[in-house]
Amino acid sequence: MKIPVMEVFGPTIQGEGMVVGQKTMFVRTAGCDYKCSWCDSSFTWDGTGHSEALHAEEIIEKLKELGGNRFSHVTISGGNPALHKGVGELIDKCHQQGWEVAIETQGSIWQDWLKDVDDITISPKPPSSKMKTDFEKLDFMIQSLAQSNSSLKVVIFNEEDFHYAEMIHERYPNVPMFLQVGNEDVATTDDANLVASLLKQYEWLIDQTISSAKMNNVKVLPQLHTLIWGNKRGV
Ligand SMILES: C[S@@+](CC[C@H](N)C(=O)[O-])C[C@H]1O[C@@H](n2cnc3c(N)ncnc32)[C@H](O)[C@@H]1O
Ligand SMILES: Nc1nc2[nH]cc(C(=O)O)c2c(=O)[nH]1
Ligand code: SF4
Ligand SMILES: [Mg+2]
Repeated sequence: MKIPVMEVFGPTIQGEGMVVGQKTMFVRTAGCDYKCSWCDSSFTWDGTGHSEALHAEEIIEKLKELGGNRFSHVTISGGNPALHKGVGELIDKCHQQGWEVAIETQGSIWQDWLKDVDDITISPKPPSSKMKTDFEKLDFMIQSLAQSNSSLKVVIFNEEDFHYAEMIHERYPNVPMFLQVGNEDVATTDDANLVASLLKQYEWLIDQTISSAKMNNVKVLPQLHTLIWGNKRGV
């Protein structure tokens, strides 16, 4: 079964969430069932990007061409990779190579192959995204992955988003919770200004967390790759 692939890149480091800092390759699939107002990867769904339908073996070959023997971890992101049944085959083939697999998804679509993933990041979207969380779907996913290595990651731009994250953490208290700084300017090439404002936002998010009695067992992180490379693609 073919998978629509937007880009394959790496080795780089995972800049976000539960395995931040992990050396990894990225496979970015095309298409999303959401349209977040601040999506930093909107080229995967807004028609401005180009995708290629590839078999799992072809993706494995691309990963080897790019990364040689300089990696042992692959992150599948998008768009929403859970749109694609064929990703299951890619996960199996990565495992056959001895590579670990991580996934980034928003929790809106279930696939049985999610249970085979080594590091699962579920990132429900706060009000600033303009998306609405389907809690029936999210409850099912969290419950189905209770025995897996899964985590929640909420991107936060403002106080309303922070309250949404508190509600998510209260609803799923046993799932490791990551709060992530939102990047308000996904187009700028002025890295110095971007980094300065992201660090300010990071400090604000830490202050919010310090003040909240509902957020005692959480981790607060920036997007590390954005601090290093700004809005550059393929890193
Ligand atoms: C591009 S999405 C792809 C995977 C999946 N669609 C999702 O949203 O989880 C990967 C991660 O980037 C985050 N993200 C997207 N735009 C962002 C922005 N402007 N600032 C911070 N994080 C952002 C998403 O919330 C998600 O956790
Ligand atoms: N370095 C790096 N880390 C990331 N973590 C999540 C990413 C994503 O776009 O899903 C991403 C990305 O695009 N680059
Ligand atoms: S769910 Fe993820 S890829 Fe889809 S629009 Fe939102 S941030 Fe972008
Ligand atoms: Mg990204």
